[in-house]
Amino acid sequence: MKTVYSPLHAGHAGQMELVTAAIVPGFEKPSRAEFIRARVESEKLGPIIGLVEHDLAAAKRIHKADYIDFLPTVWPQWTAAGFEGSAMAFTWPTRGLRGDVPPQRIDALLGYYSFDAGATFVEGTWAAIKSSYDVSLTAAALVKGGETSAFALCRPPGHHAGAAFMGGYCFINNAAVAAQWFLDQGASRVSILDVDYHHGNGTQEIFYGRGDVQVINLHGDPMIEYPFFLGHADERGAGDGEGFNLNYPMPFGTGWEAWNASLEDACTKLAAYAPDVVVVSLGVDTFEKDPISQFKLKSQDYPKIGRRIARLGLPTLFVMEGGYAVEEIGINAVGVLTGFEDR
Ligand SMILES: NCCCNCCCCCS
Ligand SMILES: [Zn+2]
Repeated sequence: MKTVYSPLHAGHAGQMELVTAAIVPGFEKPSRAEFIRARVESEKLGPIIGLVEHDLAAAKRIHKADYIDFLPTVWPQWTAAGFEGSAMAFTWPTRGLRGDVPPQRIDALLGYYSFDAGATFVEGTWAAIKSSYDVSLTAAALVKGGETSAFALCRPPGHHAGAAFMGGYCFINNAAVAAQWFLDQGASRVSILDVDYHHGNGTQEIFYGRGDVQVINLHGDPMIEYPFFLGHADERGAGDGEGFNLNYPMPFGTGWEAWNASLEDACTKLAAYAPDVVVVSLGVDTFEKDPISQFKLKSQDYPKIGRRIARLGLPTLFVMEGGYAVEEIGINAVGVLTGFEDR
């Protein structure tokens, strides 16, 4: 399996994030991608290739243009305003407030275009976002070109980014961009299987009204886990999308047996949808030692996930999402990929 990777991710470093009652160094750090890349090499998964640059047209197929055009302006506006530290929102236009954009205040604009304080910028963040987007499209082209599978080693991740909002370390929804690109290249149906611990609220929001992209999420129950405000089992899609959004919320402490039962049902529903291609939002924060998550999967479980997905017998694009146990992220993420290849 080929991996697409860019060193440009490393410019997104040192950003702070707001967690419950504290501002802390971001968990979404450069070493995550480096541990994964090292494991791709040590496991001899296959060639590691660089990105092909794209314009932002494919991003604007699923994100609002004004949102995408805002992203590269954040750091220049933040510094021009004389602000220090990470560019971070602290005020959001919630219920009962106006939804129009305050053009002069970068701190207000950040709130307008985000759902939490978890997508923060430093000087190199935009270059990293753009490289992650290019990595996803470059890997998608490998699958379109006939590869059974490919691995988009994306950083920053994307599944919490919606049509016009960032959050949860996510800015451009790399998996959603790839899914739309496959459709624009002639696919009729695409399934996105999101195995990250956190519900891919952004991906769901983007495709909720559509029947040409099936969105399946296995995740921590939003009644008790971030991102809280989307991801319940009764969210099944709307309009043309009715029945094409499937959520499998699970409780704290979920281990392999229960998690795999959800995966099995999800794969049955995916096979019934009969997509032309599968995009896997590959988060491995389901791991028992993940610092911000509450599932109990073990490293030996990840190859089983890959093997099950391979049994679908469909072209598959793996897009890296979350996973914050940095020492083991490579073992677990690449474990899915070697399992997919049944090695
Ligand atoms: N205390 C939980 C804070 C969650 N902060 C954002 C997590 C984003 C995960 C992306 S996969
Ligand atoms: Zn996650």
